[in-house]
Amino acid sequence: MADEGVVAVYKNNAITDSKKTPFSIKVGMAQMLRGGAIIEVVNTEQAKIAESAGACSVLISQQSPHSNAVSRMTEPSMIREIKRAVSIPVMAKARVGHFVEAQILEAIGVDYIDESEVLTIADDENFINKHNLTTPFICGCNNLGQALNRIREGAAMIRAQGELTSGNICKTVRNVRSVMGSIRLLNNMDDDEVFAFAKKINAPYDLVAQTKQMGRLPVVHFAAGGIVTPADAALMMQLGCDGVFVGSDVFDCSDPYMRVRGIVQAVRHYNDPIVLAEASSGLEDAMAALDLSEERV
Ligand SMILES: O=C(CO)[C@H](O)[C@H](O)COP(=O)(O)O
Repeated sequence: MADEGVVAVYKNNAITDSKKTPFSIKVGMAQMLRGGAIIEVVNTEQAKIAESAGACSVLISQQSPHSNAVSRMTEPSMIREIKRAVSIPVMAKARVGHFVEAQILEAIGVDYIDESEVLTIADDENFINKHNLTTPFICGCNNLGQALNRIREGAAMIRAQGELTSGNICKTVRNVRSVMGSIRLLNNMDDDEVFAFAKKINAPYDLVAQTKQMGRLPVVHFAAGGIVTPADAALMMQLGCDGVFVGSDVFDCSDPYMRVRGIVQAVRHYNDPIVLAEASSGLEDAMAALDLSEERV
């Protein structure tokens, strides 16, 4: 399943963390999640359901007591408890720029760290220098420039992030299309035009050139935000993503196992409308009432 091309490019490019895990290894670890659904969970019970329904990983999230409270890294004992309960990889979130939260998550032994703009931002100028840690990082983006800047800082996986907890995928589609559209533009460019394009999107030239050479982002590229049905998941895959993140609202229904299972099947068989019809059947529970006027930041 691993795309050897991606790892090989990194070996040749010598982008390594000299004292830590080589970047190529982190990129390879993220590759193992390709073609999968990562399910956000807030407790052990949800993590077990996600695992039994075929999720490739769980992303631990904290239920905030107030909607406008500062949201931080999940409390370590909850992370340890979930790690003991499941055998699939466990991800946890650190605040943007909060490298100490990342150090703590690494000490606990999480498999991947999500530097999450979904939490309250800790440093509004600097992202974590992810090369200083051994654990592979995931970062969000809205466009190609942001994606390549995060990769330069050491992100081994990119998540095109849309709107949160709304069940509305419009912003996610927009951001995925923005990344894919820029890559298509780049593919059609003359090599001489790449310098000006890199400047225009404010991204490192070498990574822009590498993206052109590979015809895709140089790391695994997932979609996140508002993905709640098998059809949503298959849409992201047909748009070119390598997998999806699904929020914990997926558990707000009478049969969360069936819903997660349907999404997992849809990610695996995204080009097969017969399987997609089967995966979508029997999920009659509407998700929690949606208020499109309320956008969580
Ligand atoms: O925090 C996340 C990724 O870092 C969420 O898992 C992801 O954005 C899912 O969002 P939603 O709740 O809209 O499905």
